[in-house]
Amino acid sequence: MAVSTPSHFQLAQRTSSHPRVLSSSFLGSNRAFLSHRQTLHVTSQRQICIGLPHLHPIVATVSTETPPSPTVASSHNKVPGLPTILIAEKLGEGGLELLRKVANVDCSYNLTQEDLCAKVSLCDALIVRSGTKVTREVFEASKGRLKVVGRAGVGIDNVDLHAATEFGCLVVNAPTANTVAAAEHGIALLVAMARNVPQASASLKAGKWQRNKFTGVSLVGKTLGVMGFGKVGSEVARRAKGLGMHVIAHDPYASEDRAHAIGVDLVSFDEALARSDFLSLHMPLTPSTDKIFNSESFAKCKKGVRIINVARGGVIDEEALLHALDSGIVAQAALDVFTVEPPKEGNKLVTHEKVIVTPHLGASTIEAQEGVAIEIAEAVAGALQGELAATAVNAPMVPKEVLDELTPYVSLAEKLGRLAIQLVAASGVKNVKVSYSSARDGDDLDTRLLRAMIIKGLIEPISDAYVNLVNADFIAKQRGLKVIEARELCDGSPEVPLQTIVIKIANVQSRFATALSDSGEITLEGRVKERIPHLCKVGEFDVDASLEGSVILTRQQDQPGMIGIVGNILGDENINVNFMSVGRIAPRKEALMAIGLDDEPTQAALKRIGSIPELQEYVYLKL
Ligand SMILES: NC(=O)c1ccc[n+]([C@@H]2O[C@H](COP(=O)([O-])OP(=O)(O)OC[C@H]3O[C@@H](n4cnc5c(N)ncnc54)[C@H](O)[C@@H]3O)[C@@H](O)[C@H]2O)c1
Ligand SMILES: O=C(O)[C@H](O)COP(=O)(O)O
Repeated sequence: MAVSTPSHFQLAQRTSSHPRVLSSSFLGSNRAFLSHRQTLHVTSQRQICIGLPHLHPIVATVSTETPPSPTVASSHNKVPGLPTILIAEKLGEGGLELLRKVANVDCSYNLTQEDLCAKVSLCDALIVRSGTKVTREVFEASKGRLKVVGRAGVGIDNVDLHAATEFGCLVVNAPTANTVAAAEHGIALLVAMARNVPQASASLKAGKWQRNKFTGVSLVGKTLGVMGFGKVGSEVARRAKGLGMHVIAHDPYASEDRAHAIGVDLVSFDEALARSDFLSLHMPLTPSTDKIFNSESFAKCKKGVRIINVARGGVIDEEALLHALDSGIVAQAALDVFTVEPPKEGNKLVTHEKVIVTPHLGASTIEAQEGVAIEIAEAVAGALQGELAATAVNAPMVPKEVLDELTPYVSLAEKLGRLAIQLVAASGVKNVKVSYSSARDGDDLDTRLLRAMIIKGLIEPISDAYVNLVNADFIAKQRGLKVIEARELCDGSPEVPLQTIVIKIANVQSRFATALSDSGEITLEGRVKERIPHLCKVGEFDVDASLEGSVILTRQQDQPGMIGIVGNILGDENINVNFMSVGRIAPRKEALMAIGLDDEPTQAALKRIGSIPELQEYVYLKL
């Protein structure tokens, strides 16, 4: 989708005087190009693609016009030729100062959705926190002018990412600057809840002296379960250890080494619930964590557990929490985040006597807000000038010719990564082996984009991180994930960049045993056929299934009628099937069936499929 771009895209190699012409192999020879703060001077009109290949790449025409010299832009007198940035939520002064040097800055807070849509059509960039919903309507109202949305924080669930990419808008966030603030707020809520501080303070301020009413509980020697051992969770763990607490954590994807380094044991979800006196929630809101704390999980908790949530409201089923509080399963709760923010008037959790609440303050310290403001201002200013931001969440930058050729393989790489990580049943993923078979020799095939997309597929379904070409290796390293690549020269036409991609994950349990190869590794192989990604091997079974929707894999004895039985169940539930493929060792022997779905299967459908007597196992994998 070609879009108009700001009057210039200045790309100047700051470390060398002579400009460098982008070449088709620049991906391979320009690792530095993709690092943050690096730029490259383009000496000719070239098309650079900014966009996820499988999501309407944004084509920016690079011009060689000399960009206007930056001058100070004040909010009341617009400087012609400079981009306009709308700041829709309070941003730290340090960030505002930086932006005013390169753009016209319009700070307009508490806008209605209607006012936002009216203003955004006059803006080149928009900066928000979590309180502004940047919906598809906002992008439609921008009519293609909006080039960058900056999220001054971590969570980006308030921005419609797909709409952003469709409308050619880059989205960047500030993933680290408020981590410590959030951890400190988690600890603050932990202690305030344990000692009934808010209630006691309100009572005394009301003129009462009720020393017996607010007896609390100690923290020392108690067990804290950290649910989600990422940036914030691990910082909370560190601080809780300092309070003399015994800390365990649940995070199927975190590395044991990283946890042990701070004296934390990684345990299963159920074990964390059973053993914890306090539970502190720090996992992102993803399809697999949505309402993960529900009546079933509260029933597994140690009676009288106390819960802190500074992650996302959606990870808790709020009705179930209310019942758990009233029944005494949960003794107290401390909530900074809610499913709907702000919570509706009379929200029963907000008014509950056993619950203390704050209005999403986890990141609200002077220092954190200065940090995210500067981080996001740099990313937005850089992006408006054509630089790559390491915190871009929806777009790497690659030359058009490279992208055109690799597009279907990039989509295959990400989908194989997404399928593989969903097959992991427990324990941290440390090493992932990737092999590319190609008829081209090494120099003629740049696999960096493929590697980044595999990492994207492995990490995004299980975290808040947004992986792109720039930050993929950084994020993988940060999470203790090692991706080892190998190339196999094979027969075939060098016209075709790749024959197959194989992903192997060793030393993990699989949710689908059939995906384990004879070597005991989760093994998936894919190829591209007529520019469509296909799954062609699962474990030791050959299949041929186009990866155009989500997938159900089943294992059964090869026999007539199986396809029909599963197909009928899906049909009964009005779930559209886009392919079915059966791989088998031999007729009437072991068989694996791969079923592609256009629609997400209902729990009822999955339960009915799981109850088919002939089925030995099955798994649903969301793409
Ligand atoms: N209240 C606030 O103001 C505030 C401030 C900062 C962050 N946050 C939120 O806190 C959350 C964590 O932030 P972060 O920066 O630590 O993110 P992160 O990506 O660094 O860490 C998230 C961790 O959760 C783990 N995880 C994913 N699925 C899981 C599951 N099913 N069970 C257990 N663990 C799982 C991931 O492996 C990862 O290690 C995010 O939702 C973020 O938006 C809130
Ligand atoms: O995801 C985040 O960064 C936090 O929830 C903070 O959100 P805020 O910027 O609205 O405080």
